[in-house]
Amino acid sequence: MSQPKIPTYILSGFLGSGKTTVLLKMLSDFKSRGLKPGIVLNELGQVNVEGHMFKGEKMLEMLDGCICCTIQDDLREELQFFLQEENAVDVLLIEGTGVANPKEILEALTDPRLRDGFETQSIISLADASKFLEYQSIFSSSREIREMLNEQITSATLILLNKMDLVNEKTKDKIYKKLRKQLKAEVEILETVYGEVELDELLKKRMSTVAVSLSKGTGNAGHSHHEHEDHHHHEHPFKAFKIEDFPAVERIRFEKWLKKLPESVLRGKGMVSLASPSGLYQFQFASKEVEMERMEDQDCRTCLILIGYNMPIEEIRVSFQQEVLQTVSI
Ligand SMILES: Nc1nc2c(ncn2[C@@H]2O[C@H](COP(=O)(O)OP(=O)(O)OP(=O)(O)O)[C@@H](O)[C@H]2O)c(=O)[nH]1
Repeated sequence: MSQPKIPTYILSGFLGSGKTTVLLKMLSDFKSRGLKPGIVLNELGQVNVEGHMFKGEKMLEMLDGCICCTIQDDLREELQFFLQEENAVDVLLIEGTGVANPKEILEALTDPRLRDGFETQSIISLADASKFLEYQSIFSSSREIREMLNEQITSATLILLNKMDLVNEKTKDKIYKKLRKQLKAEVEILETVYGEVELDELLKKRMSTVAVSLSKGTGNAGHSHHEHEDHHHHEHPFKAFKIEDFPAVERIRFEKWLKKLPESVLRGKGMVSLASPSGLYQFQFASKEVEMERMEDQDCRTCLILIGYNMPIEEIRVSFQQEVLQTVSI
């Protein structure tokens, strides 16, 4: 008898919108229901600074995963892992990078070799309410980015409008107007703070309602092989760069530096050693906010990853040396 298909959910959304926050919450909700989840994480940059959050999970990491065809091929290979009996899971969550087009992931899942193993239930897209309007205007001149942002929204079967704690009613109204123009009427929008939402809402099978729009015109999730080839030929405009193995920093100085980074820096994350209170902390920088959490494992290397669009990398590196480390060279 053939195995039942693994219900699969794709978590999409731009850099820092809250995908990992939702993923972690879903994992803990699954566990309290006695379900065994599997996860696939894509990261930009060669280190996954968040790996320690998923200790003990059946997890596949795809680092430096900048979307497109390479990630699709890798994903196809990696997904075979969950089809082996010893790695069986009850449900699978796939988190794309913040610059991934969820259709690319969907397409990998419809590969004939995987179609019998996985059944995509929903594409859940996070939108950062505090940055939604700003991003639309910052990126208005780049067709490629505009299209990617648009795809993240229009291919969703459910939108989580997250970070609602950071916006007022007026902004909210403007976002709704834009979203409603982009979305099909049946696509639900749920407002969230720290991705708080009933698990049952997330688990609803919503895929069939948008199946038509996803396969529009091409019969393969809206993406032709010709388009794939194109992707290989030009570099993606988003870049990640990292600084590693730096000494302890002053928390206030470091936070101040992060907050005044150029607008082209869209996201930061990593591990820093603080001078006081001393110890190794994980930090997140998104929507101009900084969060720090002391790490259980105090034995990691320090690492700072910045992700952005046309970032003045050298200028940033020098300002890190001068303003945070207060040295001349790292
Ligand atoms: N104020 C506020 N912060 C939030 C909310 N949701 C998430 N965050 C914070 O935003 C930051 C980014 O959240 P993540 O869940 O890591 O976002 P992501 O989409 O996985 O980010 P990428 O790794 O860039 O793809 C973290 O510091 C979160 O704690 C929210 O509703 N309100």
